[in-house]
Amino acid sequence: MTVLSVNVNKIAVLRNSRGGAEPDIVRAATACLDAGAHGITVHPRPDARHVRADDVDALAALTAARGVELNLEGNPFAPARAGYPGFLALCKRVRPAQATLVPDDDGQLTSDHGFDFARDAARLAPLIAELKALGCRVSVFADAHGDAVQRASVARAAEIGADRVELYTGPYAEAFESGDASDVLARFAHTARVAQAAGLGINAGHDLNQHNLPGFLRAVPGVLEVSIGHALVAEALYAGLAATVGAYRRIVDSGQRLR
Ligand SMILES: CC(=O)[C@@H](O)[C@H](O)COP(=O)(O)O
Ligand SMILES: NCC(=O)COP(=O)(O)O
Repeated sequence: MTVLSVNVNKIAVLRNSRGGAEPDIVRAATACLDAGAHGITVHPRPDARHVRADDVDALAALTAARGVELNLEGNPFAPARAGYPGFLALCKRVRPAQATLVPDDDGQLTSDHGFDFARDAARLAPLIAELKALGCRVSVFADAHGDAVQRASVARAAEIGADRVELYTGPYAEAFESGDASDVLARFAHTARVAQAAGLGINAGHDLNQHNLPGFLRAVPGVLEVSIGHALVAEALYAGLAATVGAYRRIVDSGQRLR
């Protein structure tokens, strides 16, 4: 079974653009869970442009109360700064059911690559051990679209103690948009098999949407979790705008009748 974890980063982006409390991230996450989402994902960045540390606390309380997974994503090597205690410190504070390690740099617009396991394995291993001692399942962000050597390197994630890999699906989404994703999908399916043979579970995420997700799940067997945020929030706007504009029309129309 594939579970759906909704990434609510973009709700926070909208809220932060005005500096107030709306849209309320806990209310939005609650609506996602009420609608059937299996869990909530957030990826706080050191510059606090998305969710902030206090949002992580609030969402940890919500997910604990609802008995669902909080998937906390972040770069474990990014230093702490004012307002951001660092990824490990946040994990110690809220003990997410799943910690997903992502190698995104500070200035990056969004996540755009997985770990280079040949280079990063030695420094990831003690962090993974620490997170597992906290009780977190540990997933590491991994590329799946490269050459055979790169695809085989995903097995290193098992050697350093990870439970799962999250396959970075951005390149698949891009290929899907260009009209022919078959080669890229074959690479993802191969990487997933290598990872599964090494004992790793498969998560997937980045730029998945209602159009490209069905083909991905058909081609890549045994995906345990997808985390989806950007497109899902955009689609929710399209789905909700008609009802909301209708509600406002009823208000302004009834106001006119009273005059
Ligand atoms: C690891 C990953 O792919 C997501 O966490 C993604 O980065 C979320 O999107 P934003 O960076 O736009 O919040
Ligand atoms: N791990 C991927 C994620 O949480 C959401 O990515 P996106 O759907 O916002 O691109």
